[in-house]
Amino acid sequence: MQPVLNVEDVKRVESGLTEVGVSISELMHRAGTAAANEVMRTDDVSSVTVFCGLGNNGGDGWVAAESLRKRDIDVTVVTPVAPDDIQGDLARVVAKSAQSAGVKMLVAPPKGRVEELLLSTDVVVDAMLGTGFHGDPRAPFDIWIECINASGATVIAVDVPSGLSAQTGLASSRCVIADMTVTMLVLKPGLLADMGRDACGTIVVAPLAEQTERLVLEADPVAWRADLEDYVDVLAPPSNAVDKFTRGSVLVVGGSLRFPGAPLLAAQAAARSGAGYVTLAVPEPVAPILQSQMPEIPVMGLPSDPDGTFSAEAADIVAELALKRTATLVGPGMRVSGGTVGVVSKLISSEVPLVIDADGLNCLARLTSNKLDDFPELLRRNEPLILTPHRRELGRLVGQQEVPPASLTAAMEAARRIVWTDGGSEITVVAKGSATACVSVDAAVLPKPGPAALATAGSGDVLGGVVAAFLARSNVGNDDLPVLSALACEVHGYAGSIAAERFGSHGVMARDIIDALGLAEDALEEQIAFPESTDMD
Ligand SMILES: NC(=O)C1=CN([C@@H]2O[C@H](COP(=O)(O)OP(=O)(O)OC[C@H]3O[C@@H](n4cnc5c(N)ncnc54)[C@H](OP(=O)(O)O)[C@@H]3O)[C@@H](O)[C@H]2O)[C@@H](O)CC1
Ligand SMILES: [K+]
Repeated sequence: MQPVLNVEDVKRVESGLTEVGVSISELMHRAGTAAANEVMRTDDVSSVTVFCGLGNNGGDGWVAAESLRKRDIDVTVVTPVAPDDIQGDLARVVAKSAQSAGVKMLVAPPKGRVEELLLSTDVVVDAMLGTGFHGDPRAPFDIWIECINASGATVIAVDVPSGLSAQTGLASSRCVIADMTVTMLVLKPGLLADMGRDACGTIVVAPLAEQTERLVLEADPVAWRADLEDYVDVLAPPSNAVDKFTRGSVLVVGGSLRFPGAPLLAAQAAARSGAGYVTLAVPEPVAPILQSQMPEIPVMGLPSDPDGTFSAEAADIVAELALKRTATLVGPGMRVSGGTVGVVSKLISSEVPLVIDADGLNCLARLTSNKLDDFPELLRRNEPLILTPHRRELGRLVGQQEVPPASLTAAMEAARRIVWTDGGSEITVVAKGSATACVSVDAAVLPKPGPAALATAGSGDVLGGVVAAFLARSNVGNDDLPVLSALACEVHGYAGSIAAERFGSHGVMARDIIDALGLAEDALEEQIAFPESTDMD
């Protein structure tokens, strides 16, 4: 797994390195050289334009320019001020060194001159704004960003694309869209989520020093990005000695007359994700509608209120059914009512492996007056509990219903409040978003994010079914629940990619993701087993 550090903790690594004798100046030289090395790996590069800012990110750019000049690349630096006028000592020194080495430069050029230069540029190096960026890019950087994005050049960003917050992943209206980001020392959360996903392109981490790895671990990573090999331990062992029950049995509880389809999608997804036996429990009037759709899956009609949601009598029956299954998913399409809150409350107090999604989470929010983190007794259990909220649902659970978490780090923080309520390792929160984090008391695991095609109605119900099936099939310990959940997310994401290839990136419906789940799991398992022979990017 690759560690991810908050930006403020990157500074701790930086000062740790200076304590072991690697100065900031040395780091800047290594950073600029690392960026230049990536430029040299680009096909057919002969002319490079380096856009430099006035802080240390700009310093990295000047070093890169000098390094490229020494390798006979036609390189020009675009800078707001001449080297002598740069305020920061470090950046001024390296800028003057590059100038002495014969690097060409344009000082505060008009927009037309920048556009003209870019016409003959193969690669742009973006070294305007790094981790010291705040607010919206001011002139001239706002104009340069516009020119860079409009050019056809390959763009390599130094540390972070200018205009993107490396911490939050939120971008201002002007933000460099890079083909590659060479980030220094360690991954930062903003590179992996929200706008970061579009702005960074391929991310290359430049460790810069051999002590970096140790110092990063000591700085307490906020999350870990999963690699394929991390999933080996949670894969169900291959065996032919199975029957439909040993392959795991899933109970899906949900649905209402208003939303009959959601539990259907979840149940189908569970069946396509290898659960040997899937049962659906829905309010009575919904049962005949669903049974006619799905001969493979038994549908049970449970006591219903006149509005077509579970009534109070349903709770005990659901709990009894759940005791006989290896995992239960509650929530899809269920609505929030006295009856459905009762169902969730009963299930959460039963010792059954449980996944709560969608309206199941909203019931939990209702049950706890939006303060799940104030109810340790509710979350005190032995059997696994996986919550799969998107950011609005997560906000409702922790009193942030008005302003839900707006970034990956904010979502992880909210999820941590929930898992630390009881402090047991049996609870995992799968905080869904453009990047998803699977958070337990031990770790936050970031699966590889799926394609935009996943953002379609019913996709969350499908993920709920996949997670429930994986939980039902697995025999991993509670400590491995975040990795198991992350694998479920990757299978879901990969299925989304297969579906996008089949139906077009704008044409994917939830049912298409379901149909691709089995193939996605096979393909991922193959890649996990033979990582060298396959390329996941
Ligand atoms: N960590 C490490 O170990 C290593 C870090 N290294 C590098 O250092 C970088 C961080 O350097 P840094 O702290 O000097 O900040 P940086 O990103 O250059 O920005 C500061 C400048 O930008 C300006 N500025 C800010 N906002 C602005 C806006 N909206 N619009 C316009 N201007 C704006 C700000 O001006 P101010 O607002 O303060 O007036 C100031 O002039 C890091 O990303 C990495 O590349 C490597 O060298 C070696 C290893
Ligand atoms: K940059």
